[in-house]
Amino acid sequence: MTGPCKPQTLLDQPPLWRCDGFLAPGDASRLQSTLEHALSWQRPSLSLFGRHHPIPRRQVWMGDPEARYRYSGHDFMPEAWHPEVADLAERVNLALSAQGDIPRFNSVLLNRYASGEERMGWHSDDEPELGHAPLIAAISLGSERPLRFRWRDRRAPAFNVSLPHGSLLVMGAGVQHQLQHALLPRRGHGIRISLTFRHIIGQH
Ligand SMILES: O=C(O)CCC(=O)C(=O)O
Ligand SMILES: [Fe+2]
Repeated sequence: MTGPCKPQTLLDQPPLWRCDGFLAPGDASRLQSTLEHALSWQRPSLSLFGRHHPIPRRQVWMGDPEARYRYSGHDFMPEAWHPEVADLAERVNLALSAQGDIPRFNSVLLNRYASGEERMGWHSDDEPELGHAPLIAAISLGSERPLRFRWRDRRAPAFNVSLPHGSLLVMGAGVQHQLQHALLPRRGHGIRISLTFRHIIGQH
């Protein structure tokens, strides 16, 4: 089901690379439609300065039971693994192991953007629960949109990474520390789903 992974280096240091065709187009489309229909996509609100703003996309948080995290005083529990997502996590693990990384993904944030207006603002995935130098792997399904990166110290210009249907993007150690990323609004795009695999350090 998984094609040969020919990694394309986007940055050497910190390591940022992409594998086009990680999922064959037909498999990627089938997975997209399964996820569309099988998951209960949520649009939670975040509070900012005492006001609640619904996030400009939908999401599902999935993983092992111990992969919970605290956010604004709440404990977020992951949903149980959907079998096809668990299977995909296993294949992503294998692909990364072949590249010399030792991932221990125990959770995934699934994002669903209904159109080009839905988006994710500038951020780094650097919550303490993700550890010191997180390794994050993202599968993209559906409409091809660029993920924009910028250096925190502005040492070099910002750049786009296109994320084709079925591709795998890997953000290695140091990417969250040195760069931020965003999925900016873009006209004329259809539905896109991303799955960002992470390792959450359990809270006891
Ligand atoms: O949808 C994307 O590709 C970006 C997702 C992302 O940055 C995240 O889940 O933290
Ligand atoms: Fe992110």
